Amino acid sequence: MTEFDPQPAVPEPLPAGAPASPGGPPVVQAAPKVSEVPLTDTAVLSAPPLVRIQDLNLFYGGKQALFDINLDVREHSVMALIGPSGCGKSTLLRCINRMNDLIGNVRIEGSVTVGEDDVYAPGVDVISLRKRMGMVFQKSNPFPKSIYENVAYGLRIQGVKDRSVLDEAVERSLIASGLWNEVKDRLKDSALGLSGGQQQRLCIARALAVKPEVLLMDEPCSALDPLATSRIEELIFELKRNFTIVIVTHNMQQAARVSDFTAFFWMGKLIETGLTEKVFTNPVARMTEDYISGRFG
Ligand SMILES: Nc1ncnc2c1ncn2[C@@H]1O[C@H](COP(=O)(O)OP(=O)(O)OP(=O)(O)O)[C@@H](O)[C@H]1O
Repeated sequence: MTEFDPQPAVPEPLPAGAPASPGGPPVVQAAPKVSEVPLTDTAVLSAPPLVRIQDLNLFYGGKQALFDINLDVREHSVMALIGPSGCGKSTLLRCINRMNDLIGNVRIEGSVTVGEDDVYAPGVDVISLRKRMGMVFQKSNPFPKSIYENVAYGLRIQGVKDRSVLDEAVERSLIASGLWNEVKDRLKDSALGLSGGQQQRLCIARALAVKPEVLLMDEPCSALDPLATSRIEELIFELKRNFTIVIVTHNMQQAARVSDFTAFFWMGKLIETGLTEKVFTNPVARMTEDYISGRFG
């Protein structure tokens, strides 16, 4: 559990002229993007949904944690899940790759599809399913192995032995995670010797090595300093060219900087979803406005 952090990862002034909201302080305006290239281009707006969540209810034992969630994540877009602590963001993220299966006493109703495939269809091969979805956690979790072996790990457990295939995957993934130049001369060194930010990028490289379609990120920057955070944010921007990303974040500025779409949750319910710029500058629900402007959370 992490407290709501309204501060930007790298402090920066909000743009002037944030629109006044009726009867309250101005709504926080979407922060400047990490790149000058327009973040949400028309291709993303017209892309088909890759992940489709329909009428989803989730129960931990007798306690319902998610209520009638309907949410589409478009191909090659970044979807930010925001909302106060305990509203169900991580639970929803874990529904996409069935990680909630690892928690006893969880019951799920409704459907999640990735592409054409029903994630909860009877007889589905969960291991194959999870290969299609990389996951990055709040705290980086490199294995106590070399940098090379960390990245090659997923391929090795798939049975890949060909050294040239492994070498290519390690290099490709480290380039994609922005780490190659920093580690290419010490691939045999322990991953535990990397800085926190480097370890998190290594974990991203490890997730990318098996070529997932979807990258699920659960507060990937919450343990990082502002510089390491901004590198990951830049990386997210690059990665969405090839992957579809769902990110849980408590950091409103981060959601505004990296995502195309935002979904705001409150007590297990999806209150509002839409283009990030719209959700941040002109939300439909009063509750969304109150949350993103820091009035509660
Ligand atoms: N393993 C579990 N067993 C029982 N209840 C759980 C479990 N995991 C989460 N919950 C409950 O489900 C609700 C949603 O929790 P979840 O961790 O998904 O929220 P969150 O929005 O990700 O919170 P945070 O931002 O603090 O990480 C909370 O009430 C939480 O206590």
